[in-house]
Amino acid sequence: MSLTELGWSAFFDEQIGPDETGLARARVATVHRSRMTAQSEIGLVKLGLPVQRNTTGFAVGDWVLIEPGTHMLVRRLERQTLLQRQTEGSHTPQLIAANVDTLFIVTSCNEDFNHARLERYLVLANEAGTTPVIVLTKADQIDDAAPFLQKAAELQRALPVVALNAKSDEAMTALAPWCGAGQTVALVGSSGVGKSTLLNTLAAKSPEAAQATGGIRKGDDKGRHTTTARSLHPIVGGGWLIDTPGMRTLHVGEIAVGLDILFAEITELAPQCRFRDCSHTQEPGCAVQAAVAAGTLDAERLSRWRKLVEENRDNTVTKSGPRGNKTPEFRGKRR
Ligand SMILES: Nc1nc2c(ncn2[C@@H]2O[C@H](COP(=O)(O)OP(=O)(O)OP(=O)(O)O)[C@@H](O)[C@H]2O)c(=O)[nH]1
Ligand SMILES: [Zn+2]
Repeated sequence: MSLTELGWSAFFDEQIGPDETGLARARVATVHRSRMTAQSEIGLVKLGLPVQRNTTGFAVGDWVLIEPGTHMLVRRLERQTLLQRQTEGSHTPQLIAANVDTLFIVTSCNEDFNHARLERYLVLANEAGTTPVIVLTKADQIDDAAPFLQKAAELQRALPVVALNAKSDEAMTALAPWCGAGQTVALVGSSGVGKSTLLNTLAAKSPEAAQATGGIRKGDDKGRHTTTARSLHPIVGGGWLIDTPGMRTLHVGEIAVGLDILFAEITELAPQCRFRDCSHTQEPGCAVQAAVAAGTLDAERLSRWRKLVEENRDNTVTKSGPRGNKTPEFRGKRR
């Protein structure tokens, strides 16, 4: 397998020092507490870790330099993108996957579809620099997927949206634009939406190698959380797929650009508000409230925006020094 097929690009090439040209390059495929495997030109290898070194700080999808003979880890290369999430009560974010080009945000054409949850996944993708795609599974179980496609497309500008049957080979064709050689995609979504099913279809797993898929319990549409480990799987016809099990709650924190990209239609109105620091609640001359009144902006979308912005503020440690050092802008100064 060539490095290009594995996702290697000029971005990584530029990081190789003159004394490092003799080292081999490999892409992390699995990460456990004290061991890692990686895909390389000679196939899957077990990485050697220097003594007293654990795997903290490594993510599936990372590129590493290794000793050619022993596969001993030398160093990790800078990432092009990094999917990470805030976990409650911890200041160190959990690494989900690195160097992911596209995030497939999976939901179903049923009551799993939830604006607020999908918006959280979009913030995650936007912040990482990964292109989000909404994948609506179980399209075969309804007469018309159009209303779901419509709702999904409204979540963010220029957002690609695909409806499919995850069990059928058509899923492969529908997702082909993001699954070319050397492309990396990751899968997220709540339990039971069909992530494992999609993985089995895209990676054409034989029944023995297939990831267990949990039948939906009758009565509700919750799956059974059948998936456990995270890893890099080859997609038929090219590309790599990373499944990300166990991501039930997504807290928003330390977000710089992800919210503004998601809520561009709100962010863009803000400069037209009378007050520079308008909270878009009840200030006079608020362009955002005016848009709600005019029917061009959904009030519920605005309230979800507010909730995420506040959550992000609460979960963000100001890095530019103690709060008191910053002169807060006087409310209503500009007029
Ligand atoms: N008809 C139909 N069934 C689907 C589709 N996608 C998934 N299913 C079924 O839905 C159930 C749940 O799918 P899984 O692939 O296990 O879901 P998951 O997202 O991996 O769930 P966890 O492993 O719990 O995170 C299984 O019985 C699948 O066969 C689809 O597009 N159409
Ligand atoms: Zn305003």
